[in-house]
Amino acid sequence: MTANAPAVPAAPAAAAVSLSGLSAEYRTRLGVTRALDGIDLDVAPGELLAIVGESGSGKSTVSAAMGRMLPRACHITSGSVRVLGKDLAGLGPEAIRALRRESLGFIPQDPIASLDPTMRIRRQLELALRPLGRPTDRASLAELLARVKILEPERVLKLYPHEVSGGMAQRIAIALTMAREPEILIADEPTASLDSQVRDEILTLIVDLVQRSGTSLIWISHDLGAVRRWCDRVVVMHQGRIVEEGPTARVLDDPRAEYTRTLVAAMPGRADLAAKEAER
Ligand SMILES: Nc1ncnc2c1ncn2[C@@H]1O[C@H](COP(=O)(O)OP(=O)(O)OP(=O)(O)O)[C@@H](O)[C@H]1O
Ligand code: NI
Repeated sequence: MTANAPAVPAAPAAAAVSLSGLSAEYRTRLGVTRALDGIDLDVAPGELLAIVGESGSGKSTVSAAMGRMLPRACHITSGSVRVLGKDLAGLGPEAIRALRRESLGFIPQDPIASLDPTMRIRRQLELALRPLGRPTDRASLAELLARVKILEPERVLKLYPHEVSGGMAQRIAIALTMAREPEILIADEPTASLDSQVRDEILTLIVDLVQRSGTSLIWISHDLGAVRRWCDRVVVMHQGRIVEEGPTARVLDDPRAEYTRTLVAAMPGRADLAAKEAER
């Protein structure tokens, strides 16, 4: 401590999500797979955080643990998960459901599958908004769709999920999620099922919405170019561990871990190419 440091340091802002020493494994008939191995991670309120790493490194497991949405086969073996200061291990099923409903948003990988195929979009929006005490008249629903940049909201309200494109379905799923005003949004490869042209529009939309509402975004991505463009901080995972984390530009331009170097060199949407593009 230096001489002029304050006697009582300012308390750090409470983390939106805080993982401490989190380890988890999958137990199946085929054996035991260690998926997370001592993960320490704090996500600040309003932060845009990317989690990157090769397939099987544990990214989805980490993000699912944040909402205790782990598959049945997955067991937390040690460590803790805190969401908005609450230790999930101390919450019963009803309290977990309430926390998910009130504070956490998930953006699906496959948006069309996340909608009910038997119901028109309008009906699904009504059913989602009514318990929140939100207006569900046609004009309000159209306005909700307009906010996610759907151009003909009145027309779209009348459609069934199979009649909308993947990009449109993702906009609808985002509208449904953001209508609950979550403090924390978790997006596990939200554009994996979409065409590259639509991908950019959807990511721009997500970032715009979270920035406006001060929501923390935890975004799992394989696209380092997109990560560079939008995220404050990157976490690099490898074999269930965080091998490197830091401000996006620092990690991608000056990677310290050998593994990050390999990743930056090999991944599609190479960060160095994206940087050149940004200069043009
Ligand atoms: N349902 C499951 N049953 C058994 N093992 C699983 C299951 N889901 C994941 N695993 C294993 O846990 C480890 C971490 O998987 P996880 O899905 O978290 O990785 P990921 O980084 O999200 O990969 P990807 O980029 O392919 O989505 C891997 O070894 C994986 O094989
Ligand atoms: Ni995954």
